[in-house]
Amino acid sequence: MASEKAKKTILKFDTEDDVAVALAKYTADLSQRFIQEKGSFNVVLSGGTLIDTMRYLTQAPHKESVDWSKWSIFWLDERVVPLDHKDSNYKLAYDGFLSKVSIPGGQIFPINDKKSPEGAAEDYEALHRDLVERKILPLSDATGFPKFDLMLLGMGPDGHVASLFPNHPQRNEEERWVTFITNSPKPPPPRITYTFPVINSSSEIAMVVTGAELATAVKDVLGNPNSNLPAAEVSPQGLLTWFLDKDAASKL
Ligand SMILES: O=C1O[C@H](COP(=O)(O)O)[C@@H](O)[C@H](O)[C@H]1O
Repeated sequence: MASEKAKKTILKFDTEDDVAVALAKYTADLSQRFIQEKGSFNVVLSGGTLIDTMRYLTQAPHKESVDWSKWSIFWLDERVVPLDHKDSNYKLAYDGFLSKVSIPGGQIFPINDKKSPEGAAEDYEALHRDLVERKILPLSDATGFPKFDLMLLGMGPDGHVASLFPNHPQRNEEERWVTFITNSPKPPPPRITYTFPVINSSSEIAMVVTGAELATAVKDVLGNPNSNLPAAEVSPQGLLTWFLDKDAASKL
């Protein structure tokens, strides 16, 4: 799918803690803006280090000022394990974030953990089609794929985002909303993931990347116009904002 390059902002901070403070304010500000504009805020979470970096959202002043009743939560990717398994992105988000704020349970959309990877991907896509039909989730006028307000992404040292890995065909999917992988190079192997057409239909995307082990991939994605890493394909309809600490930005 042909897409114009997104408007991109690169924010660099001294420490991971500075990133966490700025990420909380950015998310709270977007929450206010979208709720004012459209009465709801649809947020997509990753797993990994992101959830810990979101920690200040669950503290004053954001915990009290954000209208959590208008939030809906989805998962960018999920490991196909029981929702209470230590590897589950849902469990990670529940323990670190969702259990500390008051988002209504009916607006939290985890995967069906009773299915195979293929079945879980089909199920998650069907759930989204139903939400579109019920006008809870809009489609992008530009692409025809679901349009989320905000996606919060992390990146692996190999440049993967979601569960879209280098040298794996899922990154080339152009039609499905949700796909699956049974041999993820990062454990656990069975996962489901949004595809790039869905990711890039988002209004806003934050790439939240901290730590020296990410510096080489950051350099490639942001410094090499021909980068072939999956993270280089992230290009939302609205604004792409990179949140980097000094270590992750050290090779730029
Ligand atoms: O496996 C995953 O990895 C990525 C990156 O994680 P991080 O620990 O390097 O931040 C994450 O964004 C994704 O959701 C997760 O399933």
